[in-house]
Amino acid sequence: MTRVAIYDTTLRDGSQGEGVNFSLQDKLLLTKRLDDLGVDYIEGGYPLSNPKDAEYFRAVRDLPLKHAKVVAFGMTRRKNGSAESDGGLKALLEGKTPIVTIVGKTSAFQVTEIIGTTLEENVKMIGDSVAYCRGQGVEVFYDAEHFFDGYKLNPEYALQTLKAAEAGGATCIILCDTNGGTMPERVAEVVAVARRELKADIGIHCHNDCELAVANTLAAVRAGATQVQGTMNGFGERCGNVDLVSAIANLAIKYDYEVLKPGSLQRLTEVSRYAYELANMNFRSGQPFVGLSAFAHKGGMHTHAVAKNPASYEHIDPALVGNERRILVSELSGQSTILSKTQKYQIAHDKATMAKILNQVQDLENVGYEFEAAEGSFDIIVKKAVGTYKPWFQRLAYRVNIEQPATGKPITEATVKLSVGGSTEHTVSEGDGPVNALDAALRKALVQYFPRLDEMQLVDYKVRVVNPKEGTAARVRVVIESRDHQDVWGTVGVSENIVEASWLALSDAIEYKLFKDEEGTTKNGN
Ligand SMILES: CC(=O)SCCNC(=O)CCNC(=O)[C@H](O)C(C)(C)COP(=O)(O)OP(=O)(O)OC[C@H]1O[C@@H](n2cnc3c(N)ncnc32)[C@H](O)[C@@H]1OP(=O)(O)O
Ligand SMILES: CC(=O)C(=O)O
Repeated sequence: MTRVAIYDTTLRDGSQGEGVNFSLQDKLLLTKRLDDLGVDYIEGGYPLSNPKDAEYFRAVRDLPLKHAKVVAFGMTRRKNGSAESDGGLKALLEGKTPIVTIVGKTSAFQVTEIIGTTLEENVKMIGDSVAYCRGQGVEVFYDAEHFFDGYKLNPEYALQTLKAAEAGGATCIILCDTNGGTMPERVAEVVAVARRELKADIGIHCHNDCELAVANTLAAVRAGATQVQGTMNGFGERCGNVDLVSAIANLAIKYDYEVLKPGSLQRLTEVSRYAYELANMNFRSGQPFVGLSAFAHKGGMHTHAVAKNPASYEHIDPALVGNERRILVSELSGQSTILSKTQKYQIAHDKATMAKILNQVQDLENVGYEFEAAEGSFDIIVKKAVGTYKPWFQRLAYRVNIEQPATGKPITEATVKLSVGGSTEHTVSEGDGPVNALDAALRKALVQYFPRLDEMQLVDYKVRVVNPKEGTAARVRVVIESRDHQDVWGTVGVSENIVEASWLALSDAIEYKLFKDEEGTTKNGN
């Protein structure tokens, strides 16, 4: 089995993605988690770029890593200078990492038009910089920026730059599809040329501008690359880098390469979600392998088949990558959907019970409910249908006031009156808007009884008119997505009044969390 080394650049190239901003603490936490996963190299940042990245390289030395090598990233020396006196190379070496990655120009166009120097000087910049760092006792990887575009424009020159890096002592030369515009067969062809021309290891670094980064990465490995650079979930500039999660899963499962360490694949879903959490981004539901919908079945005919044999509509067993099968409930469901969906419950799975639940689902969907993205509310319906539901709290009343002063922002205040375990709780909270204020008042009343509600946060709120012909009297459907450390779950509420619809979805979200914790289950019953 051939080994492919995994080089994670989430903390450097990933953080160049719009909306991604890791704190120092986030960077250290992700480093630890990637090391646990068995990633071989972790590119921690660009020490010259900012004090946080420089500080990271100091702090990461105290992190007890088991396997991964931390790598600092920087560019070749500036034009017309010397490597010895170059501030960028100095900062790079001050990171005191066992390996540095140096990026250099490969494309003649980039050399003359962008950095404004001669082709000869650029070759010297590459050779000098690599040799200087090697001379300081560190291993050097060389990122050949714009390699595929440069090779198209002037293949001799592109190869000359790679050879300069090799002559300088680079142990791995990484071919970069920096603009993400190259097609897979071309990647394979050009990687094969580089493989023939060089002795050093070859790596691949793809961007996703044509949605081909995974295909290009796999093509490069098939053509001889033995290092794959990428980011968790494909975070990165423009359309992102190659998603390492998909690249790793395909390499290991579809092509049988040795990647990471034994047992790591099953942790891909967890690490992918952890990275989203640190980046403060929502999960991508349709993300292959690890997304919430990656193994979600909705059509009645599909769920019927999956119940008999999951291979009928799944390309792999979701457990291989730590994901779970989900059966979605909707008006397209038949009894087999309800049967599969309720397998985790200790209830009678006879036709009468299944029909009772299905009828409830269909009746509620008729008035505007949707359970496809609201598994939390579905859970509560099942409990109500089979008689195991017990309310955690009862609503006595709520009120929401919005006051718009003559100037400035509107002030929103919610008051909630609940009965909890025989006591009455009466709380008031302000919020950015009615739902936020209501959520805050509800939690304020409940958290003293159920402290684990502190772990839960509302991550998405969607509202949709369900009978638009009625104008402002139309019913609205509110779907709320909540999450805690382990799970993401949806709940739904429908009413003519948007605040009431929000209340229904919010209170289901809280009840679902309390039931889930009491039963010690995750959303899918594990
Ligand atoms: C493909 C990639 O992802 S490469 C990494 C890209 N990532 C980043 O740029 C994020 C971090 N970057 C930074 O913090 C800053 O750009 C720094 C610290 C590196 C440089 O900052 P500044 O000195 O202010 O330069 P600025 O960013 O405006 O311009 C880049 C400079 O680097 C030069 N340069 C670009 N690539 C190279 C290279 N491979 N080798 C040498 N010099 C280079 C440019 O010619 C330009 O210098 P000039 O103004 O003398 O022509
Ligand atoms: C090095 C790098 O990040 C690129 O060429 O895309």
